[in-house]
Amino acid sequence: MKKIVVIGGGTMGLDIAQVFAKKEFDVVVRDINDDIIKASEARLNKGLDKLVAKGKMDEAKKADILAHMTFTTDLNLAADADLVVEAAIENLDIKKSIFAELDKICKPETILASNTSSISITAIAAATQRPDKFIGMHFFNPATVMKLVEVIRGAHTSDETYQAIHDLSVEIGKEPVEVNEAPGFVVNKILIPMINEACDLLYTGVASAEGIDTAMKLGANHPMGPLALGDLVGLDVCLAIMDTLYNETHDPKYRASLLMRKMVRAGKLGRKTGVGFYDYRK
Ligand SMILES: NC(=O)c1ccc[n+]([C@@H]2O[C@H](COP(=O)([O-])OP(=O)(O)OC[C@H]3O[C@@H](n4cnc5c(N)ncnc54)[C@H](O)[C@@H]3O)[C@@H](O)[C@H]2O)c1
Repeated sequence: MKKIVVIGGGTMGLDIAQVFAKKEFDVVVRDINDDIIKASEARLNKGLDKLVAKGKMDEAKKADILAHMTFTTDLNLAADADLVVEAAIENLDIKKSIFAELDKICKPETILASNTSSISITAIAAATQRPDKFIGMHFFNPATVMKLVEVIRGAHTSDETYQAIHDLSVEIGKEPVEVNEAPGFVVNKILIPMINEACDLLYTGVASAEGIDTAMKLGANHPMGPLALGDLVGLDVCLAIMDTLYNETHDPKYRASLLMRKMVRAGKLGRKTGVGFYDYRK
């Protein structure tokens, strides 16, 4: 594999792109309009400058990463890609329309992967004529740091496709775990309902946000409290995952917290909007 296209230059897409560029793959980041793509490129520059200032990266490596990355709004740059990793918003219809287009644009051997947090790989793959070359490649936030990649087989994913993404994950320094398709896969089936419970504790006044997070850090030895983690993941992403868990199972234990839904409606999505359970604007 040489050329990788990442769809979406948001929280996950930009970091995933950076992981590949660091390993000298040619990476294209594609988002929907000029303002978003420019903001994404600016965030990359700022992030790399910070690493250089802290002595964690030298100027030569920064220049090398930038030289391996292209920012665009043009999906046609995916025509000769070996792999496309989609990290657009967590919505089945949007993901299906992106992949239906990619299926027409990309060469027949291109592997199509989604970084979805919870949506059925088989359902997204159905938008393409190549479900055997379709797979889940699920990175964790921040993708530049977190070691895990869940490699998710859809109903039609071939062994060759699975092996290629497994091997690629190892090549970029990650630890792949093989997962069979199920709502939320492994990590989010456990993690997001925990964040949802924390929202309910806050909503019902059992403890303050700081109290809930401190309790879980000191009482369960978690490095970060569940509400701070919700802010990091993005509450819109958490809500979309809860809704997928509920809609796929109809089990009431997956009902999204009313507070989580209210915060998403209010645009309080966490770090990416500056406000969530905590205020990041200062
Ligand atoms: N945030 C997390 O912690 C996390 C972790 C793992 C996986 N994910 C998954 O990764 C995906 C992206 O999540 P995120 O947190 O980066 O969201 P985000 O909102 O930060 O970024 C999404 C980006 O996709 C862009 N986009 C929307 N439609 C597009 C299209 N048609 N073509 C190209 N770009 C498009 C948006 O403009 C935005 O820049 C979701 O499926 C999410 O569930 C998120």
